Amino acid sequence: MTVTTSTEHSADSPLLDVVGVDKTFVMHLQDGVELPVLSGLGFRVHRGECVVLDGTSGAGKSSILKMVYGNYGVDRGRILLSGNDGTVDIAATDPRRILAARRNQVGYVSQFLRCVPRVPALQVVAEPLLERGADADVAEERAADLLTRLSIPERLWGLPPATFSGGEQQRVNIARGFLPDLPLLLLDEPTASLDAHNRDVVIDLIREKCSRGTGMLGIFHDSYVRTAVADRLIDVASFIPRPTTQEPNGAVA
Ligand SMILES: Nc1ncnc2c1ncn2[C@@H]1O[C@H](COP(=O)(O)OP(=O)(O)OP(=O)(O)O)[C@@H](O)[C@H]1O
Repeated sequence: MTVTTSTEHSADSPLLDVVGVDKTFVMHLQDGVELPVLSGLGFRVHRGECVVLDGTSGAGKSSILKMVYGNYGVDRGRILLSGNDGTVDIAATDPRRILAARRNQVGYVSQFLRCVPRVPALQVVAEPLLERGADADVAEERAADLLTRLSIPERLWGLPPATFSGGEQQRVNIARGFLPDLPLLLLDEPTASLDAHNRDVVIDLIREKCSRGTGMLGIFHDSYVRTAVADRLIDVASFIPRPTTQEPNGAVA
């Protein structure tokens, strides 16, 4: 287990430091075909900044978020997450420490809502606060505030989100992801199914969270949203591995 209880962490230290990461997918059901996706990936995210992963479809943007969240392993390199608990290398630690990091250091708003069936929307949103020990009244009140802000009508709060529209589910997902205050938040296309009004609400939520010190790492295909929130772009295409060529004498260039 690689956990550094850092005494060097300060307000200027990055919340996320990705160093020299390579990633190749191996298709075990396809005769072990290898698909190199990223090579030498490196970037940082600091407190209060919104960093956007930029690049064409298939460049590896979602894979980067999944590596930072500990869903995907890496072949080489380090993914250092820092916070009050010290610094942990997500690329080299064990599942128990990854779960602890998800509780205290990093949140993830995926593109699609995944939640336990038959749980009402208000509970789905309040759950991350309840899991962290908040009173039920406080958690539900904050969940209700966020659902109101995201224009989810109160008549839906007591219903499970499984039958909600795509945009409604996405807004429940955003509310759930934005409720706890974690140092780093990963956003995978959080505005993809939203109308213009709700898209603007999400832009405001992102800015407000950043102004309170949260670091964001996100993917936004919508250039309006990207321009509105991005402090910095990472050009993921510059980390696509270059194909190796075989010389006539058998040497690999
Ligand atoms: N679990 C996986 N197994 C095998 N290959 C994968 C896996 N996940 C991603 N890939 C491959 O890695 C490459 C990058 O995928 P990824 O989803 O990270 O791209 P992206 O930049 O997020 O694309 P998009 O903008 O279209 O969502 C793709 O070629 C994809 O097929």
